[in-house]
Amino acid sequence: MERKKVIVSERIADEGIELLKTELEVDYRDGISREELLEIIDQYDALIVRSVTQVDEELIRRAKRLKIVGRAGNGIDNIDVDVCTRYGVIVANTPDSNTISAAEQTISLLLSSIRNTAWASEYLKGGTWDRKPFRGVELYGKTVGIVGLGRIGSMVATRLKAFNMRVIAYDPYISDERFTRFGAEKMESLEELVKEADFITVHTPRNEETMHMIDERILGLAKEGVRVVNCARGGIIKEEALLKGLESKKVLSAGLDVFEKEPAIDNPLFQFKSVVVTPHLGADTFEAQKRVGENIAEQVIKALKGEIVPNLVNLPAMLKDELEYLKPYITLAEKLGNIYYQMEKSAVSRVELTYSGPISSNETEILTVAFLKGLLEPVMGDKVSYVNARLMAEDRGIKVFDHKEEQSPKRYKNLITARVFDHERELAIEGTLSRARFPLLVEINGYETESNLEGYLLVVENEDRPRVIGPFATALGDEGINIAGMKVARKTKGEKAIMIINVDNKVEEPVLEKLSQLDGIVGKPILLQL
Ligand SMILES: NC(=O)c1ccc[n+]([C@@H]2O[C@H](COP(=O)([O-])OP(=O)(O)OC[C@H]3O[C@@H](n4cnc5c(N)ncnc54)[C@H](O)[C@@H]3O)[C@@H](O)[C@H]2O)c1
Ligand SMILES: O=C(O)[C@H](O)COP(=O)(O)O
Repeated sequence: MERKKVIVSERIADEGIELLKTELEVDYRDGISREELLEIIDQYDALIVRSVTQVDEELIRRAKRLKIVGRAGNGIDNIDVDVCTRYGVIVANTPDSNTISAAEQTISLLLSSIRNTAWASEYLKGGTWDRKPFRGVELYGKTVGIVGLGRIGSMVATRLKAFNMRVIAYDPYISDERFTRFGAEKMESLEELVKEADFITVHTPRNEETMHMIDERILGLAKEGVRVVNCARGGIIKEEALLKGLESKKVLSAGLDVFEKEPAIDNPLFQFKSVVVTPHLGADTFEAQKRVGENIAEQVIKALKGEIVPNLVNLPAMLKDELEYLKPYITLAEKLGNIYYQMEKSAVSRVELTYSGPISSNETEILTVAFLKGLLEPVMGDKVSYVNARLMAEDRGIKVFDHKEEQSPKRYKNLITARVFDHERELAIEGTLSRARFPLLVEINGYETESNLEGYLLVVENEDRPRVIGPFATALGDEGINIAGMKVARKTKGEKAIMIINVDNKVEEPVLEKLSQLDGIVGKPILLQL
């Protein structure tokens, strides 16, 4: 079989490239121009980028085969995630792989800027031994204000506690417990934080809300001689405001790894000796890049095999353990979804999903999108993916409702119940996992069963009387079709009944037609492929 193709448009660790090569054809084009990438992107199933490649609508529109954009790193502000979602392209990143390096770089920038390390080094290498201009300040006993107490902000907090600093933080989106856990005093506003902080370090994502959040007004409220660090994203501290602050000596030093415009060359902030700059090196350690490269390679390989990957940006975030637990239920939901259009040929107007039992305490949105993906696949093929299944359902006018129940209403511990409506009728199906954790159909339109949702499944309606089931099974055998499993069910004795038969091979149309003529068989048997 032809191998799937990935293009890597920026430098990632060799370990990542080697891992990719075990399963994929890899085109490693570090620094490829935008024009060339636009030209050839339609040949690839996956694209791996860092923070430079702009993944926008123009690129995605041309990327006809693209299934996944892998961000070898954390920030995704160079990727238009909404566009990717609309086109069904998965976006995955590696948010935990470079956080330690970014936190350490923050501390490094803080220390080197307040101790004039870079400036003194330059001076001494220039041939002058002089100690007077470089007197710095200590961290000990001072107050650091952390804006954004997420992954990196919290690591910075715990590390600075070891310097005997008072740590205060502003992050309106996290619980009080998180402040306590990381030994940070909670500030109710950014204004409150800057008034108290001797040093300010920012660790938020860059978005509309945070761009220029530290501007002239906020710096105006800060202590005289405040010192700042930005190892998150350029522009969170407005560069123009910082420039003015440095000129007026309101701000005494800055450590900057990121800039409003990158690559940053001739940035006016470079003129200040008290400003230490690095060219976006926060994630650039051997350890972080190895982790990032291997992690993104693993995710891309998985995604191209149709598996769910842990750090999907355009799906709800899940913990690794939660994802592992939910995986077989994701398969179950997808297979249940897959049944409708194989049985009915009329458009769906509404889907109602119920998750009961302990699964309901998890992030069940992934189960809903898996069901919708399975539902739409027979009609939309591989245009539908986990990331756009909800959008596609909406586009087709399907109303989706899902809800959770703590207790399963049946003897099965966990249950997924689906009701799919067209304008007149409904298909009701229910599934769970077998002991071996394989998908099991346990009810269909009120008929109870226990049938493996795997391979070929024949659904046959019949009259509930003797000499119907036996001849049907014999007829299947006469056609060379082996029965792997069979369940019969009825609601009321003597009325209509149902056979659900797992068969080892495909039953062709003429055979289905022939089977429908057998005595006691109602309508044409339906073959499901799952
Ligand atoms: N310099 C580098 O090389 C480098 C490396 C890794 C990450 N980063 C950047 O570091 C930043 C932080 O990354 P992370 O992994 O810690 O992210 P994260 O998502 O774990 O944490 C961000 C925190 O910011 C908070 N936040 C969001 N908006 C806020 C606001 N308006 N005010 C205050 N807090 C707000 C969130 O609640 C969250 O707790 C990101 O911008 C990321 O791109 C840079
Ligand atoms: O967001 C990130 O992961 C960092 O900013 C690193 O970006 P990079 O991969 O371009 O070094």
